[in-house]
Amino acid sequence: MTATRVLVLNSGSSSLKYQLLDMRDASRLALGLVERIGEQTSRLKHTCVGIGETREQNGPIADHDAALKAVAEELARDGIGLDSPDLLAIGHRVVHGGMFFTEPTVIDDGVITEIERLIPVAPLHNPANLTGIRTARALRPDLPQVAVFDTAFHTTMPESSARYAIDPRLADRYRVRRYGFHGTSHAYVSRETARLLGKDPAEVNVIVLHLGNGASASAVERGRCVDTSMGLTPLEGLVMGTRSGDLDPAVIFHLARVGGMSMDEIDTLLNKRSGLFGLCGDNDMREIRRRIDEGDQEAALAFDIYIHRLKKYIGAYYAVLGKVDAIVFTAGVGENAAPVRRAAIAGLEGLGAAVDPELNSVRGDEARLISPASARVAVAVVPTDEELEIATQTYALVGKSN
Ligand SMILES: Nc1ncnc2c1ncn2[C@@H]1O[C@H](COP(=O)(O)OP(=O)(O)O)[C@@H](O)[C@H]1O
Ligand SMILES: CC(=O)OP(=O)(O)O
Ligand SMILES: [Mg+2]
Repeated sequence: MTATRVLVLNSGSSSLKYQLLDMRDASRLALGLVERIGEQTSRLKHTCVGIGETREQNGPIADHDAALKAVAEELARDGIGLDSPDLLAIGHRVVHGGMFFTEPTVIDDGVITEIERLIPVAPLHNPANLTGIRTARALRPDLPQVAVFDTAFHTTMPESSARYAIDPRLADRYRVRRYGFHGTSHAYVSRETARLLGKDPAEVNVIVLHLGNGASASAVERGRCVDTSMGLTPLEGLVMGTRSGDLDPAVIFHLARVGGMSMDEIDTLLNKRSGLFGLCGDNDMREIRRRIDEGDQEAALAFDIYIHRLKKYIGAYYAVLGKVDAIVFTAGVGENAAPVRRAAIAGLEGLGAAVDPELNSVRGDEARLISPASARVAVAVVPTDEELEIATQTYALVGKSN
């Protein structure tokens, strides 16, 4: 019998999302999420689709190694464990692939060394991705493990958007350039948006707004990324859950020279204690909306700053693309927070985009238009599925030879 199952691991800084898929029809056999890894209040939520059962485990899960072992136990309980002969490969989300990795790649020791080398430019993500890879390899050393890189989709960016305005020799020596992240999501969502519009991806220009805990925007021209808001690291660009996004680089010199802060302290401040959290003490958009509804001014200002930045990127990408067919919202905030979508598009009627309040208030898992039929530029909600995209790319790479 030919093995056709792919297990996908999407390790975030403090979470592990996973799906087990049968690639004959891309159906999900199981899926789940381990949250708050490293805290006392970790939670594992596992669903076995076949049995139609969801189980939850609460209690401390120390690290990504323990998280993956707990997931492996849950899968084994459902009779679809990692020891199954039906398992063909394990696909891993790897956030930073640098200049070197532009395609999905079968992982060997050399690939691991390269992902390790990139830790300084993805300190919140690559270490977690590596732990997932190492644990999965230890559990099934015989299986192909495939890395799918967040940076890969953005390698089509022209030099005019990928380069910073610094000495190119210095930039090349230290590999300083704009790489961009969430590429697997931007690729999947821009393609699904074309499908929603009934067009070929090569016919449409799309602005994708991936708004999760980390957030990024991209300008996709005829299926190819031409600009994105994240840069050398996932810190640049939009206001995020805990990251500041864009700021004048001189803020860093000022905090060091005048504020007496060390580089590590500033790094932690900008990556982990800024963004929505830094502005109002909450990084979850649900909580921020609840506080705004109660009249909280601090939360309202945080929301306004978040929206203002988002609008600036939408405007910038209109100019970059020249012609825009669709603006699309995705990821946790983009898919669920109607007030964010309404506020980000408000006032863009002159640019052809508008949101229909009734369509915007519809909740659901389906890709859908939220603009009135008369709008020149479609506005859409398209749920992302990084795991499906990683499974598809993994299967395309190793399924052929099986
Ligand atoms: N119903 C909702 N309304 C508003 N925001 C939501 C809702 N559900 C989730 N979110 C937001 O989505 C974020 C998580 O998004 P997600 O794409 O899963 O992020 P990540 O992959 O970075 O963990 C949460 O922090 C929260 O702000
Ligand atoms: C690259 C990045 O920011 O990823 P995430 O949103 O999963 O933190
Ligand atoms: Mg994410």
